[in-house]
Amino acid sequence: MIRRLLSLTGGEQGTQLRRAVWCLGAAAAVQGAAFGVLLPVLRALVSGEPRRVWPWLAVLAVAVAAYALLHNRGVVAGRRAGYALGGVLHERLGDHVVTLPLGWFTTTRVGSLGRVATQNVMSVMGVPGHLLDPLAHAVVTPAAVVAVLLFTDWRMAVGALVAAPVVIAAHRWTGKLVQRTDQAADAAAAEAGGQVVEFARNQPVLRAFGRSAHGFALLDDALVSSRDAARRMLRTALPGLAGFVLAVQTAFTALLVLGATLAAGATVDVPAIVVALVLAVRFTEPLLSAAELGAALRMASGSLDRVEAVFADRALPEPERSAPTGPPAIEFDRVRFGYDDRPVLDDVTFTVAPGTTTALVGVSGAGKSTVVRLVARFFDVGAGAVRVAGADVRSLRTADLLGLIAPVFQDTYLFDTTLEDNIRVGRPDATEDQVHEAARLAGVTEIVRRLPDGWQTRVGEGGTRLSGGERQRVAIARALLKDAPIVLLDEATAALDAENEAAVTTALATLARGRTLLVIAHRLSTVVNADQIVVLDGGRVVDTGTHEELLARGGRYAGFVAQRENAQGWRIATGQK
Ligand SMILES: Nc1ncnc2c1ncn2[C@@H]1O[C@H](COP(=O)(O)OP(=O)(O)OP(=O)(O)O)[C@@H](O)[C@H]1O
Repeated sequence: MIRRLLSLTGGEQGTQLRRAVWCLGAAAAVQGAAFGVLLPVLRALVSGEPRRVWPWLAVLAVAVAAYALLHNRGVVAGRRAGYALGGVLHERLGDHVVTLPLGWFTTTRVGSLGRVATQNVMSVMGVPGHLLDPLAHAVVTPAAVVAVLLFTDWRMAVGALVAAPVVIAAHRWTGKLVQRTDQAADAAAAEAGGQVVEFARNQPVLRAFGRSAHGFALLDDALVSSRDAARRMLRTALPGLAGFVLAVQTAFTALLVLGATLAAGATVDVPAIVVALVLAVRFTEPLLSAAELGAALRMASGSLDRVEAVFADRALPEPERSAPTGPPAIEFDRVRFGYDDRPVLDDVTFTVAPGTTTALVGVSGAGKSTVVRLVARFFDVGAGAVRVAGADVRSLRTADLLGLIAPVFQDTYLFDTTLEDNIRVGRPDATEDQVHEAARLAGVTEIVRRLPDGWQTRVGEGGTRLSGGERQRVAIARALLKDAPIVLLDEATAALDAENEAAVTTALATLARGRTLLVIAHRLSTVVNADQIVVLDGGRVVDTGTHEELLARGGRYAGFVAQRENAQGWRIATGQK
């Protein structure tokens, strides 16, 4: 475990960790040795010459002082190493996560990353911070005691040595029993925790459909599984824990009996037997805490596994230098792609000419979002190639590729800061005038006028103070400010009121001017006005052309248009979509 921690840290933190290990190990050994000095102290006291006790008391005092010093330094170094480890792990997680492809960031992964960065890192920090000290006492002190017993009475030392394998075997057995059920209990508890969060997050939906806590089957099931797993763990672990305590106590009793027998036979003097018995207590006491420490260590080791699993996820390979790029076209060349080996796109080929707009249409699940994600290299294709500005996306460095692209996705995330700062995300070094101009073109200025503190109004976590249409206008302003030659757009499916609809249409028209647009289109006006429409079905391109061409050919596109017209007809009649 320490070796694994050392491999994750380096330099200063590694030195602190090593110092903690050495100091606490030495402190525990000195403590064991200090008990050995008890023998000459006792012998001097019963010898009738109490003056002989002083030198030994001086030795004892030195040992106690050395213990206090080493222990203190070890504990401080351990705490420091713990905090430093937390800092290093957070920093490394941050550095690593930014290299991961965008496709890595699914809701599940982001959720578990949250657990890794908090619970798991805390648990790993606890190893040098809190576990090392009792661990050193549980392992080194009994070993030192046996060494001292060798000098006070070798027969008791042999007795303790014979007991050691029994105790170790019992410890291993308990560990295995607990480990088997521990992981299942951990996973069930994590699942239950996730479901509680899900349950809280989805209260509006659940309440709208009249579902109480008891009606939310997923949460019920997760809680029942968690409780069952915890019970199973207790049932399996209890005999092991009881067996371990029994083994330690038996070893202790055997040592007591051995000591008493030796004393009764007068083969050892009274001070030696008193010291031996004190040592027997010191031998067994820390061992008893070993079971608990074992469980804590296993938990920390599981946490470390999860931290290492994040580090094991690799960034997509990048070239040293980006290939040269040309005009901002997008090309899909016989692209095949699947998530987890499940084919999603098959033989997808189309080209978006520079400065033109291509609308992707198709039923839900046809693969439209996947196509857009492949342009931004969320994932690498299974076969074929995606080219942006004439270069295979795999031959461009991530920063260069993303520099060419401005995304306007549906789930636009707004930070809980001012509107101005949120737009500035598009180009951090933009002047105030540039930000305001982008905002004007995207129709954000109207929103600003309504807000209580104007530009300085905070938009709430995730932009909760803005409507869906308003959030999309902010996203368009960001894209305008970034001024990238290619825009990837996932049009809002959410209902837009008349004001938002008009504002978004105008903003999109501005955005499209002079740029290459690939848009997942939901609004009929966007589709009709596109230079090219690509119809996807079941992960294949089934038709390509302009609105008139496709309509003339009939087929799936005609069905799509009829369906949209119906939807919009209903919208016009009722005043909402
Ligand atoms: N991250 C993912 N992991 C696994 N499967 C995925 C993932 N994202 C999408 N899929 C699957 O890939 C297929 C295509 O999904 P995609 O989101 O590209 O379709 P879409 O046409 O954009 O659908 P919608 O209009 O509903 O967003 C679907 O079957 C979907 O379940």
